[in-house]
Amino acid sequence: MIKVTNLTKKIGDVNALNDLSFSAQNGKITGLLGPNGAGKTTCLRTVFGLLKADKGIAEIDGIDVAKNPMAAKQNLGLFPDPCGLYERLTPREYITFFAQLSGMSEVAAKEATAKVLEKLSMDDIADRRCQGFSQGQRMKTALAQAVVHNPSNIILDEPTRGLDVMSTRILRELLLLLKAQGHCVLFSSHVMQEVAALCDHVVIMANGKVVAEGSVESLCERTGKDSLEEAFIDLIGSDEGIAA
Ligand SMILES: Nc1ncnc2c1ncn2[C@@H]1O[C@H](COP(=O)(O)OP(=O)(O)OP(=O)(O)O)[C@@H](O)[C@H]1O
Repeated sequence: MIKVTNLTKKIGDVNALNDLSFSAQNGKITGLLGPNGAGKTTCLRTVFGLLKADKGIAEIDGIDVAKNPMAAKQNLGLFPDPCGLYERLTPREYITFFAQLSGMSEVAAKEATAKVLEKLSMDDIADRRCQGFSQGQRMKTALAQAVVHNPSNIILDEPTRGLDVMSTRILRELLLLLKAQGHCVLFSSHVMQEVAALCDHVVIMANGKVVAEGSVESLCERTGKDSLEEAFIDLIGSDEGIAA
C-alpha cells in the first residue's frame, strides 16, 4: 500500500504539493489524474524518495520513505523510461544487473530474473540484445526491471506517453496482471480512456491538492456526468491538460 499524508512541497515560488493526502491499495490500480502542473510527477518523485517533502509523510507498506528509504524501496518498483535500456545487454543481463543493484546476490538475481521473464512471457526475447527492440518489447523489459525484486508496489509516471496502440495494450495487460497478482499499482496519466478502463480508484488532483477521489462510477455519479472526462472537467473547472 502507498499512502501519502499532508504532503507539502514548495519548488521555487510554486506550491507543487499542497497538503496532499490519498492512499493506493494492494490488488488495485490507482490513477493519479490532473491537468498540467497539478503536481503528479512531484508526488510520485516524493513517494520514490527522489524529492524530499517540506511537510507530510509518504509511506510504502507503512514504512516512511524519508526516514527509511532503503527499506521502503525494497517494496517499491519504479517503471523507468523504456527508451533508456542498455542496448548492448539482453533483457536477462539487464534485469539481472538491476536485481543485483537492488541488493540481491548474483544467484538470487539470476533466479528472480528467470521468474520475472516467465511471469511477463518474455522467453522469446530474453536472450536477444535490446538494440532494435520494438516499443512493446522495451516496455516489457522496463517493467520487468521495475518488478524483478518483487515489490508489492509499483509506480509509473505517464507510462503510455508516446506509445502506439499495440504497446499501450501490452502495458495495460501487464498492469492488469500485476493487479491480479495482488500488487498495488499507482500511475499518473492524462488519458481519460486509459484511466477509465484500468483504474479501480481515481485520484483527481489540481494545484497540488486532491480535488476528488473514488471509482470512475462514483465520480460520474457525484457530478451527474456520463463519462470520466466530463466528471473531470466538472471537478477541476477546466478542460486543460486532457488527452482524449
Ligand atoms: N524543478 C522544478 N523547477 C521549477 N518548478 C517546478 C519544478 N518541478 C516542478 N515544478 C512546478 O511544480 C508544479 C507541479 O509540477 P509537476 O511536474 O509535478 O506537475 P504534473 O502534474 O506532473 O504536470 P504534467 O502533467 O504537465 O507533467 C508545476 O507548476 C511545475 O512547474
